[in-house]
Amino acid sequence: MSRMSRVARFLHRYENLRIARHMLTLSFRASPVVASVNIALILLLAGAAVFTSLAQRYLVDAAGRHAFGAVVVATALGVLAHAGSFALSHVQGEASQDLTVRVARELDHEILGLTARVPTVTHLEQPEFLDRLTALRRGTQALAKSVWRAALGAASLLGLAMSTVLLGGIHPALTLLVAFTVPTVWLAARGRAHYRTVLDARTQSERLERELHALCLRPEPAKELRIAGSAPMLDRRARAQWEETSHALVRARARAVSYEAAGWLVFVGALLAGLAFTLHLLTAGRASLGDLVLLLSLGVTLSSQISQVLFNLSQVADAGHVTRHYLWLHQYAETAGVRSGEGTAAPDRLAQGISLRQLSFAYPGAGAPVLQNIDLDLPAGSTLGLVGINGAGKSTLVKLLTGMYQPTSGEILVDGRPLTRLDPASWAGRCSGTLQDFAKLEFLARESVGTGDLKRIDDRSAVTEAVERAGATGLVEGLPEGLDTQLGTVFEGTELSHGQWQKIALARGLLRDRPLLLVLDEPTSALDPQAEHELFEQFITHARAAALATGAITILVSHRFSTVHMTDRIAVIDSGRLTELGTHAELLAAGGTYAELYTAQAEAYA
Ligand SMILES: Nc1ncnc2c1ncn2[C@@H]1O[C@H](COP(=O)(O)OP(=O)(O)OP(=O)(O)O)[C@@H](O)[C@H]1O
Repeated sequence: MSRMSRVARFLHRYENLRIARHMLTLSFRASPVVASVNIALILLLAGAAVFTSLAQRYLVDAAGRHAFGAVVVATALGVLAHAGSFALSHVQGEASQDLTVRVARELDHEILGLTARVPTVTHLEQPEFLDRLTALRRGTQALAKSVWRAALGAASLLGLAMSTVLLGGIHPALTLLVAFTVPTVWLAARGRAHYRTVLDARTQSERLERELHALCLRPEPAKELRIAGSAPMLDRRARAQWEETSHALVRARARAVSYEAAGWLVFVGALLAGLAFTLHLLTAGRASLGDLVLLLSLGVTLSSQISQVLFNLSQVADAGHVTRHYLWLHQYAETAGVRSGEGTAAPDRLAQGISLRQLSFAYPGAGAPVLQNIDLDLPAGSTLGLVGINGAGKSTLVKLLTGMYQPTSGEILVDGRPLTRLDPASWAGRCSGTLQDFAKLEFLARESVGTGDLKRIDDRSAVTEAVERAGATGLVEGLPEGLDTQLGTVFEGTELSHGQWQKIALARGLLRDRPLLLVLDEPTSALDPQAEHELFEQFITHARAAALATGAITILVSHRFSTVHMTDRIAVIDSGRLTELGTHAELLAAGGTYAELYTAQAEAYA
């Protein structure tokens, strides 16, 4: 093994210890009483099994000596130890489970927090990130219980050590029996490691299967699939994925079991040899009948202790495997650019504006750039219309400006300062508006709007104002309980039409009071023409008010040219390049793409 990989393994082991300490801290934070009781029970259980074996030996020896009183005492102690360990292990199991559930919930929060801390959304579209996240969330229980499994494993090892001392008491050679537990443990660990590798390799397939089933179950895609009659095909695909995964896992499990069985064969062989040896000692008068019973009892105890060690170690190793993903996520969140709470705060108001310098962008994993060498100045307080055919790159540009992605090359300057140096949370907190693929948040209507600016979620008058700006007053008044109506059918609420949902999303996007950047990406795509026209006038009024208050810039993406011409300037994006820029009149006069598209649309409407 190279020096480097030895160092890496050492560090990883050290990290495992750090995580074990973290799990212990979380357990004590969850419940100091249950955690302390759990530790005490584990220590008690460690000695109980060996105590039972000892009581059996005294019982047989006392019977041999016809000492009735000793027989009664040994029997009572044996029964007490056995019953005690049975009851205590039950209580210990419950305590451990209770802590596991609580710590796993804490871990889930931690994982979501780490995921949200990454400033862009790039990771949410990366298969490697999603695979690791799936494996991690699948393994939070294993991680949560790892520290208790390690303690139980250590207790079983302590029990093994005590058994060794007792075996040595019969004859020193019998202590060798314990050495035969090593191949058993080693072979079982190898089998389990193989199983884990196969499980990890199937993570993407597991995600695909889940997604295919979700498509058939979520109301929106399900309707489309039903009309197209394609649900059975998706189900077949999901089933094929599942079968492939389950075959791979069954094969891996079979291999793991055969390894473990081979290990047990070695141990059983050694135990039989030990029994033959003790019989020989008995016939030679060098061992008592009690010794033979003790060996038989220790044989059973040893095999149960090995099972315990194997089970606990395999659980710890499973958790160790999950730890790799946990550390990877930590590392990812640490190194993914400036994090929330760091960097310079966004300015209170824009003085100069936003500038794009030689901005290019390619989605991670996609070869061709979506945006290329864009130079554009957006003066403070201005409005810009963004037009172009489908797939030209308009929404991508909006996402770059709001900080959801970082440019591949070139930069975005906010009042001359690179956007990458601003605190992402602070910048996000000053961007508002609505995206093309808006979310349908099935909360109370006021909450669904209020999530647009969490600090004002309980401010009814601010929410009502935003609803008015989005032209949704009539909609909200028509709801059974107005702003307090539960939206969506999933939680027994009122379902809205697609256009009504878009109005709620718009209200959410218009709630923030002092934005620096207002983006409206196809904000009225689902609305009727009359609502659309009224809304655009509202938008322009809102944009002017924001421009006065903070020098805010408004960007409006739309395929409807009749609305875009209300903006100060219009930019045409064609195959990721900025090809035209000017006022509506200038672009019409220039007779380029804009003029062509505008005329074609106007003629179509006429
Ligand atoms: N998350 C993504 N990952 C990879 N490629 C993407 C992603 N989103 C968009 N693209 C690609 O980027 C290109 C530009 O997409 P974008 O959504 O910016 O276009 P658009 O001009 O807004 O189109 P439309 O008018 O249809 O909304 C498209 O070719 C699309 O395939």
